[in-house]
Amino acid sequence: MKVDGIAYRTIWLDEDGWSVRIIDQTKLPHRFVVTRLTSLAEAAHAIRAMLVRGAPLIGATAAYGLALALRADPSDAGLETAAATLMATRPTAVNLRWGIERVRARVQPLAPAERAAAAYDEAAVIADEDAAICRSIGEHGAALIRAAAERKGPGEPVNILTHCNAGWLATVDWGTALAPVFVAFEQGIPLHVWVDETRPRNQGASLTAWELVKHGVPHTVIADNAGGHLMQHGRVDLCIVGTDRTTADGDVCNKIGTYLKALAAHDNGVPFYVALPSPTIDWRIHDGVREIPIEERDGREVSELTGLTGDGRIETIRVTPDGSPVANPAFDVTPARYVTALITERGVCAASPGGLLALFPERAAVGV
Ligand SMILES: CSC[C@@H](O)[C@@H](O)C(=O)COP(=O)(O)O
Repeated sequence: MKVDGIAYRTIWLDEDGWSVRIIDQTKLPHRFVVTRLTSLAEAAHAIRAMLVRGAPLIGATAAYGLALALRADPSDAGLETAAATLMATRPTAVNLRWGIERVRARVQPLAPAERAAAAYDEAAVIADEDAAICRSIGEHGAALIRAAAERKGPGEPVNILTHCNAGWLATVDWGTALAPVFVAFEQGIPLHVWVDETRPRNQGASLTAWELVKHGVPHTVIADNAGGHLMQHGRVDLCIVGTDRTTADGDVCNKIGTYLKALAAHDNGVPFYVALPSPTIDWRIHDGVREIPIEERDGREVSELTGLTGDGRIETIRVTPDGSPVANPAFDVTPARYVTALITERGVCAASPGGLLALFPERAAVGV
């Protein structure tokens, strides 16, 4: 997608042919900083400290991280250490494991001298595939927005609520939940996005809002707690969110607070869609609440806030009293029963084993 007229992806190979460029998302929306990853340690840090974040981008960064690692040590031991290091960065998004396993499967049979080149190649394929998958999610999701527009008066915008950042910054390009918004906007469908601020890290207020500003998409940032009220008053036509891990039964795990939005949507008869690339499906598990590991992050993300001061400095301040303990679970699970449908690269399906298998029949052959 474009930033001030220049097309960017969130991750790409540097002109030197080996180091990896990323947009440092911890600096947005106030500074647009492109940084360089040159080692396994830097790639692992970028994922853990959330310079890159969002399930699909975590997977692509892990793939490039393995390539950087194999450039330094292509031995079997080097491969295993690198895979374990990357795997330990963040526990919830299943794309991390998927990206690592995909590169590992490609390079393991090769002689050590051939591994790094093959890993770079596989990482590039993963990145290209993700961009294509997300564009396709955009097409399928835009059809749902168009259908909602047809139910409204002429020129009346479709009001879409989203949570966290599931835009192009969370993927290699286009996004998951925001891809339908970008495609529908491109198609001239009148729309407006309610952007949940998404405490504690404010991915909505800082990243989603930034993307929408850059693309001229009408939107309004709201406090996380406002969504239910807006739904009760008919001011939300549909919700679209992303997911970090989707079970074979259609439960979805996404940024903390997603579940409460799904409950409010259910109570108010507002369709609640979840957009996902198929690598986000964990076909091995069924019950999201019991089986998905939820990342617990540093409490300072809750007790502190970072932002721009009036005189242009970026500062962090504390909002809790000294001595208050804080808890920071980073994700929650929305059971499939609250999900109206899943939007995938192959089309829209019910959030159920049958719905998913109808779109991904090859999974039935391997027993899911
Ligand atoms: C591609 S979108 C799906 C999710 O990755 C997104 O909604 C999300 O929860 C990201 O969480 P984050 O903690 O910012 O990595």
